[in-house]
Amino acid sequence: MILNLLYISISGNSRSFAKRIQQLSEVKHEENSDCPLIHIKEIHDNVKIEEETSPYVVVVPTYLEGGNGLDSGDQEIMTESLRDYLDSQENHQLCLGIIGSGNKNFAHQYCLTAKQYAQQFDVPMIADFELRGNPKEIEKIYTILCDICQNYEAKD
Ligand SMILES: Cc1cc2nc3c(=O)[nH]c(=O)nc-3n(C[C@H](O)[C@H](O)[C@H](O)COP(=O)(O)O)c2cc1C
Repeated sequence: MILNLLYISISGNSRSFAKRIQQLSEVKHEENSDCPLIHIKEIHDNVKIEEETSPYVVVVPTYLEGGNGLDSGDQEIMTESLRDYLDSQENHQLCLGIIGSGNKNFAHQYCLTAKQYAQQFDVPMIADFELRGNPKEIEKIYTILCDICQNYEAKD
């Protein structure tokens, strides 16, 4: 199976994660063709919104203005084009999961945007990683994506 991974990246961390998990998927797929290949697609302000026709997962970092992640409001900044993309053309219906990139120094706001996407689009949050993600996190998240693909194919 091919699983698409859509991401947005402001400072390069999510892009680096996406490229490395794609590379890992190529190695794993070569060893065992049951392992899914990950195809990546970057979303940014100038990307034309297309209708997604294959299942995919999303990687979103958190950038917020104001608030504390608990009881005072917070405003998503810089990543809104990905939210708009999911919101358009019923795109979120083929989204199988949200992965957050964040920084644990932000405490309660850690990966808050990923949590908010999961809630808004009624899609599970399947993983999180700090900054670019280390090799162990990438391996672990690839295993999660393998399980998701297996479940998806079993349902079909
Ligand atoms: C201005 C600013 C605000 C941020 N706010 C948060 C936050 O509220 N929660 C969080 O988990 N990470 C926060 N981060 C960390 C980023 O989400 C993290 O560095 C992420 O890996 C960036 O991904 P990117 O390089 O793909 O854009 C913030 C970073 C910056 C520069």
